Amino acid sequence: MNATIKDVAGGKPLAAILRNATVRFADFTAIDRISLDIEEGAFYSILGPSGCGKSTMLRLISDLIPLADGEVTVFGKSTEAARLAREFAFVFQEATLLPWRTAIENVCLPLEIGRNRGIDIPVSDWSPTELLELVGLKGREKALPHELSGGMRQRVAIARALVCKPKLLLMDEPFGALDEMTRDHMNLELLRIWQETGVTILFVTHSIPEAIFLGQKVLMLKANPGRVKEIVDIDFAYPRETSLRDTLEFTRYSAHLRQLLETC
Ligand SMILES: Nc1ncnc2c1ncn2[C@@H]1O[C@H](COP(=O)(O)OP(=O)(O)OP(=O)(O)O)[C@@H](O)[C@H]1O
Repeated sequence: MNATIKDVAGGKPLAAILRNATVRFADFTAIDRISLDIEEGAFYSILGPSGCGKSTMLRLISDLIPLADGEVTVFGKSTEAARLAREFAFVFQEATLLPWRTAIENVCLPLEIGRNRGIDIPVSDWSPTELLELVGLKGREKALPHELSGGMRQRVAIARALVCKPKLLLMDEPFGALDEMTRDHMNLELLRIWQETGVTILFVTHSIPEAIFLGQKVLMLKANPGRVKEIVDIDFAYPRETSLRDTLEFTRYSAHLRQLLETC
């Protein structure tokens, strides 16, 4: 697939394109012929039963696992070329910070690695200090990971993910280990960061309310093998307030997605 396929979907540039993308582990098909256009700047939540291939899809896009069949491009490039160009960054459930480095030193790590390897990597328009401010950690630059709460550590991980100016953020249950209040707060913060940076986000979650609250679209996958069951447009304007979760419309989306999940 060549770079010209980038400009499709009603003239909108695309961040990622999957065409009949298939992933196999030995003779087990984890993802089966998934086709998808992810518009640049979009926020997709990804839901589905355990084992349906949510993480596999993110790992495929991020070049961590190979494609068995089909095609995947990221900003018009192969996944390998996109990885080398630092087009995307990954945020995992665990913040995976280096415990002996301060918050700011953890944020700077990808830049240092690039420099040490002599790689010319993109650098965010925000300085590492500004990125920590963006994620709400102004004044905590010198804190060590053990001095920060779980939510704060995850904020550092998000700042670190943004330091190489990725155009795509792949987030695999990033708030799954947080308590409900912190998670709600992080949801608001993430939407703010998304709007301020314009980054495209693919966000895997097990939480239906979280998926609805965050996403412009919810991608529901089904299992055995992993396929797209439905893409649900979430027609709420941004910025979104926490009180949105109490509305009738929110409950309707919730009921629809729950029903889809039960029949996956
Ligand atoms: N490295 C691997 N080797 C073999 N099978 C794998 C490997 N990675 C994933 N799988 C299998 O592929 C399927 C999809 O796994 P994946 O982790 O993508 O699911 P998921 O939807 O993210 O699940 P969960 O919601 O439980 O995190 C599962 O059946 C899993 O056992």
